[in-house]
Amino acid sequence: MKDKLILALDQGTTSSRAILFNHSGEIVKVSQKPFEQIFPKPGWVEHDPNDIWSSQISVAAEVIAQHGINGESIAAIGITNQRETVVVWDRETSEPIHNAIVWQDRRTARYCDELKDAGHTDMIKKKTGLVIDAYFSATKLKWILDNVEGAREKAEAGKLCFGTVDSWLIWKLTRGKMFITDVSNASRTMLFNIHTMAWDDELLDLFNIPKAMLPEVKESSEVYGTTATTLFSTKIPIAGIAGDQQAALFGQMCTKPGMVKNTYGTGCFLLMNTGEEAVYSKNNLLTTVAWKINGKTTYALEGSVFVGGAAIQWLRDGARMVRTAPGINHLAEMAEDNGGVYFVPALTGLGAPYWDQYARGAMLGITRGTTDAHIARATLEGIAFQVYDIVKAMEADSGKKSIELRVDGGATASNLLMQIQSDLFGFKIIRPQTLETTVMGAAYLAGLAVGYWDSIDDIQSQWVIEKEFYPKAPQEKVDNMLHYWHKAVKCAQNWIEE
Ligand SMILES: Nc1ncnc2c1ncn2[C@@H]1O[C@H](COP(=O)(O)OP(=O)(O)O)[C@@H](O)[C@H]1O
Ligand SMILES: O=P(O)(O)OC[C@H](O)CO
Repeated sequence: MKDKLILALDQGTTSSRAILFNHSGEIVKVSQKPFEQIFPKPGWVEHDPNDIWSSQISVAAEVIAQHGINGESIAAIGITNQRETVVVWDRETSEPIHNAIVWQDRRTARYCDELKDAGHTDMIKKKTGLVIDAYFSATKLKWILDNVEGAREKAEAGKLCFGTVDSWLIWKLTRGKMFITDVSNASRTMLFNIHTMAWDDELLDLFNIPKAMLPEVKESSEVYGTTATTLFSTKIPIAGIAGDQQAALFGQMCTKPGMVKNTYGTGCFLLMNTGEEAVYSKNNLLTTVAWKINGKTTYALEGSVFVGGAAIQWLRDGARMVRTAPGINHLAEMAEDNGGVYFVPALTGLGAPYWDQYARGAMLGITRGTTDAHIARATLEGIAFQVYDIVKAMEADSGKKSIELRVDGGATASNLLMQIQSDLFGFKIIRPQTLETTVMGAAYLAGLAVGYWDSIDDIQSQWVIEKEFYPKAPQEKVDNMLHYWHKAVKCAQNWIEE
């Protein structure tokens, strides 16, 4: 078994990836495919679920073929995914009844206000650990049931399935045999009680969601079943599932209470392992399920930033100031500092700790002397400032000063971003050798379930530091930047009045 490989699938917001890992936790082969982002209206973000599936299955097939192996060489499959995104499909035909509504989508913001006005905030927070925001699945699912003709009747008759992306992929991988999710994904729906660890009837009533359309909730590391024979010409065990941020926490080996990681992907997500205790934040962070393994639930505190690397993508695709994402670094390095420019990348509102659904992007401090280099630098800083605000909220909650941060995700490839981040914090940033910790977490969860790895201790040593970044900027300069950043955030807040 140990000479086999683990196949981990990472269905991210902007691309689908498949990676083969060996027993030493090394990446053997990677295949990645971006897919279309659909923006039907300002503030709306959708994906075609068939695109999600076809990109994911094609990279899985490709990575196996390119490595010159077949399904027999795969010990297990682990799945990790963009969270909260809602897919609803027909149980009989497996056809989606609407595009997937993506976690970044803001269409249900007004309904969320109504929920707050009706006094549901405390009940929802207590049961789910979440704040009321369009980010989570429940209001998006309700929107589909309310807006797709005939959907509610079909859902009530048990003819529709709702799933986060993990459920959708597993449904397709098993040709409709398995309709499941795991606790980490379920905890992001706003329909799941993180204390009873079950779908919650009061929440289902509130959002008017028929129970018949919900998947069975499983642990994060167990053999759930196997892939359909037709896909890889053999049955491969599916043995690990986790939402991508929880998977990254696991992949970073933040397996003990108090350990923290931050992922810089499309968004930025900072998670602290809080062990068996569901800790509640007084500073607008989320309480969430990290994973459940062998009957033991581990919780986390989370700060979610909606636009992280996506700000760089906007600079590339929207503003067309750079041709590639890595190109931002070269451009930003041409400026010594931000030249007084501050960019609040609230392109889809602000997440933690502000939770402002009506904030929008703001660029301030522009003068005749402002160049594209200043804007590039302000973009990197805008990502780092948002993460700074979350670390401060977490410190206020825990009463402890942070001393280091483990990082991962595509945008950590930017040394400049990492240096800016360390300067703002005043402490060290640790970048591990494998930046693919999300997908590594999924591989570990699957490998542990099938006995490919014996225990967490068995894999602990596979986490290796690649580079550390230490603060260099004078405190006075940092304080001044933070002052202007917070002034800029105020301008971006509560912008939309529709
Ligand atoms: N060299 C780089 N410098 C800065 N940002 C980068 C670089 N390479 C990729 N990125 C950013 O990383 C993000 C992709 O990270 P990834 O972890 O793959 O995201 P996701 O899983 O959300 O799709 C993109 O938003 C992109 O802008
Ligand atoms: O696709 P990512 O890596 O940006 O992650 C998205 C998150 O899961 C949203 O909560």
